[in-house]
Amino acid sequence: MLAYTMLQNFFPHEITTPIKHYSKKLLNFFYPYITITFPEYEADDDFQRSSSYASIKRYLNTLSSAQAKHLQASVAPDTDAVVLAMASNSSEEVADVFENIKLWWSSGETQPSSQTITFGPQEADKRFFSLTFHIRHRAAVCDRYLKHVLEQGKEIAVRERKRKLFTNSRENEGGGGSHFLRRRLWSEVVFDHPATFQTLAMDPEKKKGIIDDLTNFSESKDYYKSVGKAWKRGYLLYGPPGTGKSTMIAAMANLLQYDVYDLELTAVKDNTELRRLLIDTSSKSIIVIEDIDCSLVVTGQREKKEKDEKKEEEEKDPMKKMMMMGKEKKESEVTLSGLLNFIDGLWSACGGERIIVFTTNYVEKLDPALIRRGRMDQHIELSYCGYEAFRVLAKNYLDLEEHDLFGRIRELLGETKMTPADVAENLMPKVKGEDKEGCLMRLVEALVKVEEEEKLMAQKLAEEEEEEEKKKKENGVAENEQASSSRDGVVILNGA
Ligand SMILES: Nc1ncnc2c1ncn2[C@@H]1O[C@H](COP(=O)(O)OP(=O)(O)OP(=O)(O)O)[C@@H](O)[C@H]1O
Repeated sequence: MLAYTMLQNFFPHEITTPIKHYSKKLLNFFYPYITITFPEYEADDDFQRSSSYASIKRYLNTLSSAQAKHLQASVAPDTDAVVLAMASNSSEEVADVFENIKLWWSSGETQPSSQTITFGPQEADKRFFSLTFHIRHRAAVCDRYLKHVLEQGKEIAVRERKRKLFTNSRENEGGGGSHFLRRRLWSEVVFDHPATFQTLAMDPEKKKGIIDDLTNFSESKDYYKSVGKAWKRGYLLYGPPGTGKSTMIAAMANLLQYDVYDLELTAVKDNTELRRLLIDTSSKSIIVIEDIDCSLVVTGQREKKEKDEKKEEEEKDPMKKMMMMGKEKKESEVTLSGLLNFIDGLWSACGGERIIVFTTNYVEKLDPALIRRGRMDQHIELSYCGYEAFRVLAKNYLDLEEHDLFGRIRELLGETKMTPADVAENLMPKVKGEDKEGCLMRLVEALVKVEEEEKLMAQKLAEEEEEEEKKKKENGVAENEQASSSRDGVVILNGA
């Protein structure tokens, strides 16, 4: 230090510069390492936690729990998991290897200064991570390693967080009174649905196709970018009630680790609010509109016309008009074009990595524009329980893979229409300890009953058709007779 001060004060610049240069080289020769520091708070904002610090912390947790001797334990927010991290004042190092480059991480705390008055977090709270590596790896570390650490840290955050289920509703409109507060558009709860593709009962080939499609989507960020397409995908799930549409959405969310936004379209005031709701969703999410056929004017012009006619009729009657006035105000003004914009307008591209799912029991009611390919990329039909789907349910509910009754059940399932929900209900033990055969027998009996009902129904339909046919014939004969009698009449008249 003395030599350095003397050098600065007593020697001219022409001499000090080369001396400094060579002494630096000498220092590098004995200590050829670089250290980068990552503080917990942004350099220019004492209140703003640095997102890179958080990502590094997550990335280092695995290394620290395997290597460090001094660890700090905490419970991650939103989860019950205990997280072990490197103790910040232990001056311990954990090593990492990347592309055969060895690097060392350590953590530290800035010591508080007794003379400084701080308004942000106390200096003692100012923690940091330090990364040390050989000078010759500078480019590799700065260009690739740091990017790798930050990306991995973010991925761990997504994997570890508790996923949320968001819902919108009209009640959110109040926003807690003050108009200065930003109105909350979505209410949230922790999403904890146990459904997975493994427990979803459907044809295995079809299931594999859907899983591949979803996985491929979630890994195709670069592909979507290269073809200039927004990173989103639409799925239309259709089929009778109880065939597993909602269950499949939960399985999708669990597979991809996405949040779910359950959009109640009838509670959305207008297209502007719909757009705001969309902007307020995060990436890595599934936006669901269930029973879309019941939601809107998405059923095409036919229903709109019917509605207009009804409205006209009601307006003629003053009593009905008064009753409708209060009701009308609450009716959603979202239009089909607003919804189309929601799916593939400019705003829909913001954020990226989103899946939009529509479910319906009546696919034929939907406006073709809404479900054309490109908007709803995959149309998935969920149907009545087949034998393969039954095997999944038998495994789920009874832990059975084979049984003598399976043959009979296969036969009956081929002849009847029973939803997976009904099959599951029959398979579920009704009293604790009920034997598996008893549950299978209950299903057989239920299937036989459905088969009989279906036969009766078919018979009734056939009889009705026969009756109709008979009536038509009788009417035809009567009309013919009438026509011929009127022709006779003409002949007579002509004759006259
Ligand atoms: N394919 C399936 N695989 C596993 N379980 C199913 C399946 N289908 C239905 N279930 C069971 O039946 C219940 C109802 O199913 P779900 O709500 O998914 O049907 P849905 O098609 O969405 O019905 P809706 O059209 O009435 O909303 C679920 O809780 C689930 O346990």
